[in-house]
Amino acid sequence: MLDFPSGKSKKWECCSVGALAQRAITPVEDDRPDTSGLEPAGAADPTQDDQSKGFHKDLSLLPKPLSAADLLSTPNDGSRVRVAYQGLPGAYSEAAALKRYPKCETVPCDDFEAAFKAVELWLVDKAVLPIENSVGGSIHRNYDLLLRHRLHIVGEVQLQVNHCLLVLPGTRQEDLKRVLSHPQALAQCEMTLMKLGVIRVSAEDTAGAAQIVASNNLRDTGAVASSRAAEIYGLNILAEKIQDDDDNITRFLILAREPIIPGTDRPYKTSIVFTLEEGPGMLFKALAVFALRGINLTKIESRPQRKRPLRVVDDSNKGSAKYFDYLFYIDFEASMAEPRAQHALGHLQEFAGFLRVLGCYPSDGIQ
Ligand SMILES: O=C(O)C(=O)C[C@]1(C(=O)O)C=C[C@@H](O)C=C1
Repeated sequence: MLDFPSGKSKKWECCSVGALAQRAITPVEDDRPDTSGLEPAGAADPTQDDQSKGFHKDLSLLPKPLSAADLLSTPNDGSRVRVAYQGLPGAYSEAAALKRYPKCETVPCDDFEAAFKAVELWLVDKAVLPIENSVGGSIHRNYDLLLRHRLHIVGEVQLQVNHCLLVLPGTRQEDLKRVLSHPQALAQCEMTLMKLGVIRVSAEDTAGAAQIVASNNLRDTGAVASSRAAEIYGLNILAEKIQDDDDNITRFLILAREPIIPGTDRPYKTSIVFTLEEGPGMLFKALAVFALRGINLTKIESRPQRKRPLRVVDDSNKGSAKYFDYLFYIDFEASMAEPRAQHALGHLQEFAGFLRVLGCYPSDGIQ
C-alpha cells in the first residue's frame, strides 16, 4: 500500500479554522498614508487654533466615508469577496469559485466542515461545495452537510472538468505504477486508468494529489488533476481530457450566511429538502404540487435516514435530533419571488413532515 505522508508542504498550508481566524484577526499592514512628516495635531504650534487641537491637520488624509454609490458600484467580479473551498490551490473547487467571482480571494480549507465554519465565523464571505457530477452523480455527504449547517445556497456553478494526468518531469507512461487523486476524479477517469493498468490511490483532493507527487518526488506515480495544478506544482501533463465522458460537468453550490433576495429578472432555481409521512402516493402528491403549477424539476434525490437521526437546524434555529425515513431533495426551476413557487411550497407544507428552503439563486448555464 502506498504510504503517502499526510502532511501538506509548507508552501500551501491549508487553512484550518484556527489558522483562518489568526489570518482574519492579524492586523493588516497599516495602509494609511505616512503622516510622520506632519506635526502631531495640537502639539507644536502654540498659536494653533484651539479648534484644530486634537484633530488631524489635513482632513484629506482621513478615509472617505462610504457612500451609497460606493456600495452600488461593488463589482460583481468578487474583487472584495473571500471564498473558502475544500482542497489546495489548483483544485476544481477553486476553479469554480474563480469562475463565479473572477477576482475573489480563494481560501483553501482542510475539509468541507472547515469551509462551512469559515463562513459561519465571518472569516470568509462564501464557500464553494461540489454537489454533483454528470458522471459520478450526487455527492451525498455534501447534501447532509447542507442540513447540518444554517448556510444558504446563493448560487451555483456548472464547471466543465477536464482532468489531466500529471507526472514529474521525465516520468513516462510506462513508468507509472499508480495514480493518485480524489475518488470522484478517479471514478470520472475509470476507462483511461483501467487501460493504463495502474493502481488507483485516493487523495483528499485533486490538487492535493498533485502536490504529494511533486513534494515526494514520486517517479512511479501520477496524479489526476487540473492543468492549473500542473503549473502550480511543477508537473508535466502526460495526457489531457482523460475523463471518460467529454462533457464531464461538476455542479458546485455557492453558500453564504444570508440568502439572496430572489428576483424574476433571469432564470432562477430553488433547492428544498423535505420529509413525507409514510403512505402510498405521498411522493406523487408532493411532486404534483409542482407539476400542477407548470414548475419543472431539475433534480430529485432521496436520502435514507432510517438509522441515523439527523440533527437538523430548522427555522427555529434550535436544531434537534430528528428521525426521518427518507429526506427528499428537490431543485426546481422557479424563483421564490413567483407566486406559483410560493403556492407550491405552501401546498407541500400541508403534508410535509419537515420542509426547508436551502436557497433560491440564479441558474448557471454551461459557458
Ligand atoms: O478535488 C478537487 O479538485 C475538487 O474540486 C473536488 C471534486 C469533487 O469533490 O468532486 C470536484 C470536482 C471534480 O469532479 C473532482 C473532485
